[in-house]
Amino acid sequence: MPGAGEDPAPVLLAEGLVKTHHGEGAPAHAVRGVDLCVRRGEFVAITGPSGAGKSTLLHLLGGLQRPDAGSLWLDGACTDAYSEARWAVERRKRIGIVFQFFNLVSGLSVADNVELPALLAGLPPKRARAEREELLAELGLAGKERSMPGELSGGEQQRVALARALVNHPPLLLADEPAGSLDSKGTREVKRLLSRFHQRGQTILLVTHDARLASAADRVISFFDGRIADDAELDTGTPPRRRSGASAVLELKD
Ligand SMILES: Nc1ncnc2c1ncn2[C@@H]1O[C@H](COP(=O)(O)OP(=O)(O)OP(=O)(O)O)[C@@H](O)[C@H]1O
Repeated sequence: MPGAGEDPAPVLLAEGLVKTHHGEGAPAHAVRGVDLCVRRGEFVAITGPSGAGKSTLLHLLGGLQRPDAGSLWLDGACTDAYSEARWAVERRKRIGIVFQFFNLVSGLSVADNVELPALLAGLPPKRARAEREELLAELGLAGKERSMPGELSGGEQQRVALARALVNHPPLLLADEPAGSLDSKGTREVKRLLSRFHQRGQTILLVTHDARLASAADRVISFFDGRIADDAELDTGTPPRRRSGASAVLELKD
């Protein structure tokens, strides 16, 4: 544990991340060299115009895509040599992800959707059930356990997705436009829930172009043309916290 005045440990540390997509047309230079340090307990929002590369960055940070260059540390461990299988295991333990379109398994009930990652992580069925019950109750979904995702509203489906993302108590929650397909009531609800989990210590990295949602974060990064254009803490108004990747790496090696 850090002492008084010390920065908490980095949950995520990226150094020089680069990603170019090669589609049908010209290559898209989505991420052009990103250094980023997210510390335990932070709530970071990444905002920027459409096509800026926000989702690509989030995919790199969650190991859903591989960078062309650069390094990524997750919870103090370098991920550069991880295989797909190793990433799947690490992600299950360390990263919860929510997406714009929920990505629930349509053929599984609400209860099974939430319990599945816990069971895959090796939790005994009784514990998985207990975790699921607690989360669904907390998210106002008690009584919906047997429903199928298609029988729920968008807002309810996103709450199920949030429960699924948090069931293994991951150190990091990644959210990619989590209110992008919801109305303003659903957006307020997602904002309230993210704030609540953050207040309890959950580290969150949110990608959104919705300023209302971004205002829940305590640090906002403006992303433009594949690069970090600005990085500021909202409450304190302190100057950009663009910590050099190298200094944080040295901290990790301490
Ligand atoms: N799989 C892909 N194949 C080819 N090009 C891609 C792919 N994914 C993203 N791109 C391109 O990379 C660039 C960045 O896209 P990305 O989705 O990361 O941006 P974004 O900021 O998240 O945009 P939005 O807010 O619209 O979702 C865009 O030019 C996009 O067309």
